[in-house]
Amino acid sequence: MSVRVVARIRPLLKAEIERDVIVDAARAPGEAEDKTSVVRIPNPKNDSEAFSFQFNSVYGQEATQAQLFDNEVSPTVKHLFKGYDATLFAYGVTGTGKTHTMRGGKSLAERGVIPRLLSSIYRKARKLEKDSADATQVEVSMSYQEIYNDRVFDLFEPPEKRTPAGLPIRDVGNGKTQVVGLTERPCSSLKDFEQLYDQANVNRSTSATKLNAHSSRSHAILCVKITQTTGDEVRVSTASAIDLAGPEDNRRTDNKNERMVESASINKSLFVLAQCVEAISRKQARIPYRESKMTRILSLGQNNGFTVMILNLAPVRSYHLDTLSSLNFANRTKKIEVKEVENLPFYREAPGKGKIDGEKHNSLNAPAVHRQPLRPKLLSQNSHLKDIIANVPRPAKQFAVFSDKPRAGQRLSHQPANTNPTQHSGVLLKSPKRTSSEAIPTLGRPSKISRPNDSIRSFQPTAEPGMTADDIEALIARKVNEALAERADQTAIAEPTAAVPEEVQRRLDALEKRVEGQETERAEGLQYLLMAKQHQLRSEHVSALKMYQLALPHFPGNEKLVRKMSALQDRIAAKKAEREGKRVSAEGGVLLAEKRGSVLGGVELPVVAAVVEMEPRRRLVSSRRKAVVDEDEGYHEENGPEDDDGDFSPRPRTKLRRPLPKARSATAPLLELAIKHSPPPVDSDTADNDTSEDELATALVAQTPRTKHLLDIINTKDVSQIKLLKGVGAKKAEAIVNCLCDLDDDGGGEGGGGGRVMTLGQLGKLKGVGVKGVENMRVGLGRMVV
Ligand SMILES: Nc1ncnc2c1ncn2[C@@H]1O[C@H](COP(=O)(O)OP(=O)(O)OP(=O)(O)O)[C@@H](O)[C@H]1O
Repeated sequence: MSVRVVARIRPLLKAEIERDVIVDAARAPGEAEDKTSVVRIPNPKNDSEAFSFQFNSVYGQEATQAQLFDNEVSPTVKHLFKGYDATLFAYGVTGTGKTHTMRGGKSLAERGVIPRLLSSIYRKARKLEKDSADATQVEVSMSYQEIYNDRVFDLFEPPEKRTPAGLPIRDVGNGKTQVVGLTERPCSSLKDFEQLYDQANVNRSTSATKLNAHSSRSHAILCVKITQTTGDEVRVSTASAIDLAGPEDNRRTDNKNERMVESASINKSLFVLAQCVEAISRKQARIPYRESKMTRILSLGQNNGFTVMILNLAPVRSYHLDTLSSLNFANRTKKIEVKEVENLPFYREAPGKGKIDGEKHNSLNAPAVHRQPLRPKLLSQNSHLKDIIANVPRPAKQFAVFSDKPRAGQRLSHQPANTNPTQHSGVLLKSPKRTSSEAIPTLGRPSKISRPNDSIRSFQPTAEPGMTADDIEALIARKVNEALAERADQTAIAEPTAAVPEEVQRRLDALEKRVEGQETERAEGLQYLLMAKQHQLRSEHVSALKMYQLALPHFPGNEKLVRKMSALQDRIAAKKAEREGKRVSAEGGVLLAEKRGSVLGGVELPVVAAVVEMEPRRRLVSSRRKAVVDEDEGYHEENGPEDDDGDFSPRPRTKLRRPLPKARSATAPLLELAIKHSPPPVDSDTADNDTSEDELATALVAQTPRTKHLLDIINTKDVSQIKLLKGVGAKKAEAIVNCLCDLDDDGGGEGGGGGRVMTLGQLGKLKGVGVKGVENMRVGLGRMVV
């Protein structure tokens, strides 16, 4: 089944006027009176000619949220409960109504597709439970993520708690991906859902642009998992609803700075999406879905079940070219074939089988089993057709050109004669006389619609004399692609590249895969490490340990990592023992030391096992104490860059490299994180009261000689010493001392009686210092002291 594409033209906004309306919904010849499936838009170069694009349905300005949902989305609910997945996504230029369509307003009438879908799901679930006298139970859970500046964030996490690098994406085979660490929340009622959804939407990145006061700056992906359990049989299906950020023409948005960066990222990912769709519809071997996180996560090329794309359009002239480009994109999308594959139920008790299937269904990020790559309709319909294709002339674009004065009776001469009477989807506009059976939408590009010859003006006024309709269409497609490419700040690919010999392409793909594989492996591992580090800085030791565990497979045999985990484990155990000890001693005076052994035995056994596997226990024990001291060094301290590249690299390095004095070292991002997450500088006298014991311990043990030396110099508050540090100078030194004195003066928890910095993070937080400053000072000291 092909992707179902429906277009929706939004009503005029306050600032827009009727006179500027250029896009409207029209009926295809022979279409029922209450249905429209054609978008009409004038030729930008000649208003008296119109392009017509046909989709599965087209909704005009007056269409309500309820109509759109009832006709287009509601039918998918029953498929969901039969075990199929459903994917709905909104595509359109910024300000055309994607968020309005997907999320909608607060009032009942204004509610968008997503809340309506959930409402239907709950209703159906209750009915199913009731009809089965509770023999079937339905559970609903959801995850919600946004892709912002090509980084993935969990929308259930408030922005201040997010890891700046975002969540890592892991390939789980067959082109599918999983977002690691994405939370999945159960929501047992519509009320639960609304609460979670509203809260999460507050966390979504939106900003005002010239074209939209509440412009979404990210792609938002909501996954709703439905689990039906009847006895031992469990059936899982997933509905994904995606509100894409809209492509932006920054000449029109007036975007500056941050908005420009966002915009570039939005445009780039949409450009990749368009290239993927183009590649799929052109049956190209290489689909560049790995070039953006959005296309990776959408598993473009791997979708199954039902896919509905809602194409949002603005009706007015100011969007003219953008609208044409969206229409072209949608035109290609509708030719993509999606396999309807049912998610088979699995059985809880069947050993092995249940587990495997359960795992497959486990993640919302990789919900589907048996996913089949999207492919052009042609190849998936019938392999015999391959033979036919060779004889089919180059297919035409799937839109038509109408003039104001159509005359009936004649048809395009280039319309392919080869027809397939069984295929109707994507049937093109036809003249009233033509029957649907004459269309051949499955043979490569769909045929041009049949229409009166006189009505086609072949764009003569704007095109080279003698150009055929085919040439003109190619020209338009090229122009639109060029505009897109320009906007995405890319130089490439407005035209398909020249055919590469198959063998060369195969080798290129293999090479690309190899490089990507290595890069992804390593980047993923490093991301886990970063997250571990951040958790550690926040004293979230259990989470830090989990992240190290996830990192371990990426750096097999890395002793330092193992030591870190071991140290962390000790710390967790000690903390637990301490808590238990306190509690027990309060109850009956049992000694902490006696208790500790048993606690240690019970904590995080898997990690101990992993550690033991990797190095002899004896060495491990003897190294643990040292490991506690080493714990934070890897990223901030002495061997920071080497640690990043060497210790945790899949390829062990023998030589340690010193950071280049001028270049930004590899520790910079880590310092950035450290500074971002470090507590404010504290008064040493009151530190015990103000920071947790763990935090303090971390701050203290994290000091290598170089860091200690640096902090000692800073804490002297002696301008003459501080100014000698690299990149400081007298003025900055004075500012630093002033900051420290301010801490003194603040008194209480914030300072008083000796404001000091105890970590590099705190130093970086001092006014005017920053990541770069700390880095400079460190590097300078590295050369002086070590
Ligand atoms: N069908 C509609 N009925 C009424 N108002 C609409 C409709 N569609 C869009 N709007 C209004 O148009 C404006 C822009 O819509 P919206 O924010 O949904 O656009 P968008 O495509 O999501 O933009 P962006 O990509 O910038 O987030 C909003 O004020 C919205 O209320």
